[in-house]
Amino acid sequence: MAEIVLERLAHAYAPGAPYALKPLQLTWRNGGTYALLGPSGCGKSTMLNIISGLLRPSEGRVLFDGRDVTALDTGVRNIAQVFQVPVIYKSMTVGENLGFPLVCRGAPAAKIKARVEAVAERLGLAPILSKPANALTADLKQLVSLGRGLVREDVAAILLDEPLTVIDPQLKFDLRRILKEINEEFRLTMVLVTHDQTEALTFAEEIVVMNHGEVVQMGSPTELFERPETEHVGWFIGSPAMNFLPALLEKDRIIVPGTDLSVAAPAALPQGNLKIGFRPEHATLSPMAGDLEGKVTRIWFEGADEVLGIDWNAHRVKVRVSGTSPARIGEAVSIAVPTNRLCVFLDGRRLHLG
Ligand SMILES: Nc1ncnc2c1ncn2[C@@H]1O[C@H](COP(=O)(O)OP(=O)(O)OP(=O)(O)O)[C@@H](O)[C@H]1O
Repeated sequence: MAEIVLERLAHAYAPGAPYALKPLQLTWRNGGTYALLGPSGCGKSTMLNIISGLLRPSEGRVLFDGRDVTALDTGVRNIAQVFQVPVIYKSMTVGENLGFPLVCRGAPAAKIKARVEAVAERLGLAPILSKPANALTADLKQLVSLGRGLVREDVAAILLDEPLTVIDPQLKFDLRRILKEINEEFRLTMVLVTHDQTEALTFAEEIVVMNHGEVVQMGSPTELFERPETEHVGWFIGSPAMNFLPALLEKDRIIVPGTDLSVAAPAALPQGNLKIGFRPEHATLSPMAGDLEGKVTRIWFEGADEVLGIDWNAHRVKVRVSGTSPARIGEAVSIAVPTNRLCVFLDGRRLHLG
């Protein structure tokens, strides 16, 4: 396993073309689980392919345990990559598919057999080792693809490029659990590419949130939830998304006009588009006059919680209530948000207030 450093890395697909991956600096710890999360086209696969060696970056270096591998081919980087569409060798059995990377490296037959059996046992493939791989369902084929990545003990990292897309929901849940257990057992460095926040939050210790070719924040699920660095992260992480309301500077406070939501302004605040944001989980219905008054226009469920959609001044404010709230559609309600739960954003970036 390896620590992976992306040093002053950037990529444009042609000279003079815009960056598909804007300049970045990242370190991935040996044995850590990471997710690359972002909307379609934000540069996730570009970054993954640069790590695996399928793509040479136009700028910067890739280091594995301090060794510069930027110019090395995939084969010598010892990377296992699992793609969205399962890759299997159609004419081989499940067992032969699993053992193939070891056969290619000339491993002794007894070692191949032992390793294939161990990995098959781990993934629940043991009963079908002698079946033709081509006859399997898409789910099982993807398990075989994953197993081929695990069979080598010397891999530097396992890169998973949306591997769960073809998997049905129940198996997806099982597979995420299996991946976690494998990481705990073997301490493999694992990077999962996904555009699904639930997948990222349940799999990874640290999530790299990307947008428009840029790494906008890297952090634990809690950090991303509690301290989003940009409006994009506040909006992309959490369900429902963070609330954002237009704000302005009045004397020494940043306020949302027409409400009691306000935060002390820092000295010398630059000009720009100000917003106050808060999580639906951090707002409560207030029996007294609260910070903001509006009308309930929608109610829906997120798991066991109820979410109230409250219309205020042409904005929809969401409040997440544990269990069932007494509020009804059409009712006027008042909500309160603790000041320490308010985040201020200036031109899309969070201000770090004292
Ligand atoms: N081979 C290529 N040649 C030119 N541009 C490319 C190439 N591959 C990707 N791009 C562009 O680079 C940008 C990033 O693409 P990339 O595939 O890395 O995004 P992604 O986040 O993985 O998207 P998705 O989730 O849809 O796979 C996009 O604008 C895409 O059109």
